[in-house]
Amino acid sequence: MIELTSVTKTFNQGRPNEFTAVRDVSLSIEGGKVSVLQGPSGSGKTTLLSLIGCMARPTAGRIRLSYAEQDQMPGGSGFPGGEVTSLPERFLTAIRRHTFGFIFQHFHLVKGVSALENVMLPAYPNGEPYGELKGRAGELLQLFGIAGKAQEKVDWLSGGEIQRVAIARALINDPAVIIADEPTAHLDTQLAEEFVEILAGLKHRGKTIVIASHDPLVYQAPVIDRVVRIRDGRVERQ
Ligand SMILES: Nc1ncnc2c1ncn2[C@@H]1O[C@H](COP(=O)(O)OP(=O)(O)OP(=O)(O)O)[C@@H](O)[C@H]1O
Repeated sequence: MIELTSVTKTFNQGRPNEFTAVRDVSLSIEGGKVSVLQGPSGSGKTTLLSLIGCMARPTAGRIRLSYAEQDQMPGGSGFPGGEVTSLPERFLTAIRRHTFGFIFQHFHLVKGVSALENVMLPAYPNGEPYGELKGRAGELLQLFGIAGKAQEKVDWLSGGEIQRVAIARALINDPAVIIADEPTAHLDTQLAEEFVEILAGLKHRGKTIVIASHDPLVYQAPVIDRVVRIRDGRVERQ
């Protein structure tokens, strides 16, 4: 469903500090599967994830998205599938919002705001009636067993609760693809194992999942369909 062809990403092009973080990567991410990008620190995993998730544009190469039938025009982005590389920013923003749910390394929840509001945030631009959105956000918190914390400010939540709020937030727009960057880096073993269980549940619901991780608890888990090894910005082994 996501196809990268000879994708390169160079930062600070033409300047003395020019740096190519991703080099000539061709990769197909299959729908409904869990793929892990594994590699040492600085190998280009986060950069590659940001390209896959349409958060950054490649310097060279092409990225194509195609949707399974049930994900056609997901959530109303209006994009029927095709090459995204040179689409104007406003289209990319819509595709990003409706196709991808992001789980960041430090989870990036908004402090001073309740768990429920944090989950609702990525859906505000869709203009859905507040009551309906609140209901959906509440259901997601319930799914992850933290409905009781819905009104708590995230500042006071435990690590595991924060993790679950972040996962619920990634799911609020019912994206076809979940992208997670080192999701277990700040979790103890038990929470990391719980994260892997949640992954299995998401895969069961038909989500496509792409994770950057160098945590063996993640990349060696039975739920993982494919490990893509990255080194020096290139695909070393699949
Ligand atoms: N915006 C940027 N400008 C310049 N260089 C960058 C930028 N973003 C990333 N880089 C460089 O690209 C390389 C790859 O970074 P990236 O974050 O993709 O690696 P990573 O494999 O995810 O690392 P980690 O596991 O430590 O998160 C690094 O050397 C980094 O310094």
